[in-house]
Amino acid sequence: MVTVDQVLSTLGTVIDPDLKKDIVSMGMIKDVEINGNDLKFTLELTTPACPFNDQIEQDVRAAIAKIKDISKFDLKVTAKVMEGRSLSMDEMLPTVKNIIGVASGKGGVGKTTVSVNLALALAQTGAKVGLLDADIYGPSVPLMLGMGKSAMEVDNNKLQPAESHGLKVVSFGFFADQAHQAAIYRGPIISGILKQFLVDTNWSDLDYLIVDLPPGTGDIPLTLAQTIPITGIVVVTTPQEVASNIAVKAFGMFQKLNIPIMGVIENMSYFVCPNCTSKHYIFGKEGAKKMSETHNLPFLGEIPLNPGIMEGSDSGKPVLVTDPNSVLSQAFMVVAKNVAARCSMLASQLSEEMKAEVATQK
Ligand SMILES: Nc1ncnc2c1ncn2[C@@H]1O[C@H](COP(=O)(O)OP(=O)(O)OP(=O)(O)O)[C@@H](O)[C@H]1O
Repeated sequence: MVTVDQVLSTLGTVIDPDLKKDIVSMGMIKDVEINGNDLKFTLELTTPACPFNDQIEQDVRAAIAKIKDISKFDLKVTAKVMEGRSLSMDEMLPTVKNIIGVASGKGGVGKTTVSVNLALALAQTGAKVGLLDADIYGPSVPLMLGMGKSAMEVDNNKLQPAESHGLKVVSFGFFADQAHQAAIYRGPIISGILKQFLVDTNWSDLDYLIVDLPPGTGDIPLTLAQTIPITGIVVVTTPQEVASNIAVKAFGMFQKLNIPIMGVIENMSYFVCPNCTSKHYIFGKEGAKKMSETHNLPFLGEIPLNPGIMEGSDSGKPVLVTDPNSVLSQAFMVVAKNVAARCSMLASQLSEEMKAEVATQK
């Protein structure tokens, strides 16, 4: 006769490769039912976008196969995104589980292109995703998603985010004149406007809110990054930027402010020649990866330099929408899964810290 204890202690040997904890103590095993020799339970993963989801499922099946006497095994696999919440986020955005800031050392490295396609890739895994375009200097998210200026409405004194390809979108660009003026304001005023965008928007339940921050390491991106209760930042860079050490300046800035860095994405890494189909690393190979290792930061992946990405962005039809199964889209998907995995890790750390903080307040 199989027992629940036996099942749980066997499953306790399965370790989440990212979180380095066993899946039972993480609460990932739910609704265990044993009927004679028939076993049934649910495996609740920490995000639908984790790159290790298949591996965890295989490890679970392999562990269960070791228990003799089980004649029928029925496994349901679901995913519930972990909350990467700080206490301040509880007050500001109670329905948003994780906020991911996208930053860059300078403009034009493809930060917005990456933000848009990252958001779309996460949404394609089944997660609920919002996109906040906080790039006051050049709010280009509406353009990249092919949205008009009047896409947002106000209902009950709350902004209703515009919807595009399953994303909830809010952009400074929807208020073009204000955005134009905003570019001449100083940090505290912009920070006030951004806070209003965050708090006065009816985001509804979101697993991930991606925030496209202004580029650079100046006063405005810094103030904005501190205004938002961010779970973590991803830094977008290019091989040329790596060579000039600008990305390093960006990490240093966030680290000084104690804003967790989820990792580095290298954009325009290589070019795939249409004739020979091999990868050409025009500006040098794996520069951002090596730089990440030097600074002890996770490397989240590389995106090729490709005219299709540019045309998609510039014509309002991102590649993740027009050709989701293409090699280009897959490159964004790999990055999105790595971001989701890092986010689960930070969420797990934050939840420990919050528990400790609440305990000391008692
Ligand atoms: N991987 C890529 N391959 C080809 N073109 C790209 C790629 N990534 C971005 N681009 C193009 O480079 C230009 C700049 O990209 P984008 O607007 O995303 O940069 P950005 O870092 O957000 O700039 P800024 O912060 O100054 O607004 C755009 O024309 C975009 O289509």
